[in-house]
Amino acid sequence: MTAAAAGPSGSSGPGDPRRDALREHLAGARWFGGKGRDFRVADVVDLGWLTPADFVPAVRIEIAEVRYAGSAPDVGLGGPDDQTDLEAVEYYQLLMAYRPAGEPGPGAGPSAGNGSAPAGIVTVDDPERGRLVGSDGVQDSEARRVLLVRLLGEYAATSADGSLAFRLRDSDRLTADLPSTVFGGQQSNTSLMYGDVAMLKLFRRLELGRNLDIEAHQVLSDAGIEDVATLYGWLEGSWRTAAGVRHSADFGMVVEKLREATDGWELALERLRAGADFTAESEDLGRALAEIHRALGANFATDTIAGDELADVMVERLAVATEAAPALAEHADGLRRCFDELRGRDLPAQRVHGDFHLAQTLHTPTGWKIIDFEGEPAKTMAERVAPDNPWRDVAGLLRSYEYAAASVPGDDGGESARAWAQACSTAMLAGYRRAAGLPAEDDEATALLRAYTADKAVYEVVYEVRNRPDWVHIPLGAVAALAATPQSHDHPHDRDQEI
Ligand SMILES: Nc1ncnc2c1ncn2[C@@H]1O[C@H](COP(=O)(O)OP(=O)(O)O)[C@@H](O)[C@H]1O
Ligand SMILES: O=P(O)(O)O[C@H]1O[C@H](CO)[C@@H](O[C@H]2O[C@H](CO)[C@@H](O)[C@H](O)[C@H]2O)[C@H](O)[C@H]1O
Repeated sequence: MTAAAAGPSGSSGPGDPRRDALREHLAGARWFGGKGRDFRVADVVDLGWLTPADFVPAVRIEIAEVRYAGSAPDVGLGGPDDQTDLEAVEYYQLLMAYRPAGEPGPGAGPSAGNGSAPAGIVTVDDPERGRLVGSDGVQDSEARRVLLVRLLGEYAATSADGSLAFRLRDSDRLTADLPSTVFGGQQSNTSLMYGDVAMLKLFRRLELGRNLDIEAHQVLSDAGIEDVATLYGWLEGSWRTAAGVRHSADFGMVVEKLREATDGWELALERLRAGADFTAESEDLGRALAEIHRALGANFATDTIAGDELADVMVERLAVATEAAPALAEHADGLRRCFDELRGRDLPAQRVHGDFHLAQTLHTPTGWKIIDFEGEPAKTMAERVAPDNPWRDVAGLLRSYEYAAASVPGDDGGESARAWAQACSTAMLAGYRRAAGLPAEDDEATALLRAYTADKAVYEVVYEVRNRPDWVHIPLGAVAALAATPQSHDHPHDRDQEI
């Protein structure tokens, strides 16, 4: 069933059938982040047809403006530093494939998505094309092919309220006849696979400004770093909202499809369960991270963070986290001592990964590939682009090894799993230090690592309380151990105290 026809731009009043139909579509979509919340589709903007007037299906990208109950009017989300209204307003990307009303859809044959015919979602009247029924273009192989062809042609589309441009960076392996499928694994966006060659990730909830993952992949690909998928291109666009505010965003990223890739977290668990060694891979992962850090440091802004300020931020985060997870309270003094070790130091800061753990890595026959350089989703864009100290990422990985050990305790009370995690951590740190040109030991790094690890474990306690309460004992165990660890007496802050 499709909704009744609306005007070509869809910008009619409340109770508009097209918006209501899109609301229903969003509410049922796996990638929609507002499930369970009271929301409406306040506007729909298209970025221009990607197909000529006589081509079926007619394909275009549309943006659904989602507003949650009680939200403030859109007064100017100007860019990455101006997203304070994001709680209230979100923009979702839709790939739409339209066919003349009354004509059969793509059917379940070779032109359909992964086997089934996409259902009609909306009906629109187009001045040139007449009455059209629109369905989810992701499920339509013709629509997916249109994206590939337009990428290869570096196409630019425009509409009354928006525009979309395809940027091609590296086309050596791309051809228009590559068959496409929709990635079936867990994810918060939608990835399209083109043969064994490329992956186009369509960002669903749009973030205003440049996408950090594209930005990082561009720099790392340019620097010849082999520990990430090569960037082939991207889709960028802009649009004007009903309130007259102009926004721009990246809509998709095209990268090399990594073949025979195994999720680093799954691989680690598999090795642990088999009692098998993972130190060689861990050492190489440390090397890969150091090389990535070097390239990010050389190509993005750098800074110096005052350790006192960072410690204050971590203490504040702990206070907020304790409201959500009161079990943290009894460890507060010990955790604050970990954070205090940052005081009196100046920390070099640069672009980092920001949300690094084993599931952000893929192991391939040609080695590690690191994905998702977007930082922690819960942070604001300003926080995610702000330079940070690289030990944050190293700490994230150390936590992952501990998580692996805690989730596969074995039958000896977890003793061998902990030894396995310790061996992996030592190997990873050795690989990291060697590739980064750091000494095998240094007190400052140890202190930073402890503070960042404690900060991450606090974050994880809240994450688990909210998402996987059965797992909360894992980060809480780490918090208790870190809070009980005797602190170093040899750092500038302590020396100041003695004087
Ligand atoms: N370049 C790639 N080639 C093949 N598979 C990939 C590639 N990048 C990511 N993947 C797979 O896609 C999954 C989801 O990717 P991710 O970037 O985490 O998606 P999302 O941000 O939408 O949640 C990853 O766990 C991995 O299995
Ligand atoms: O989904 P994201 O990649 O943004 O990360 C979130 O979910 C992760 C779990 O999927 C969570 O990671 C934590 O659990 C992992 C094991 O499942 C472990 O390897 C990580 O070290 C641990 O932090 C992550 O914290 C959260 O932001």
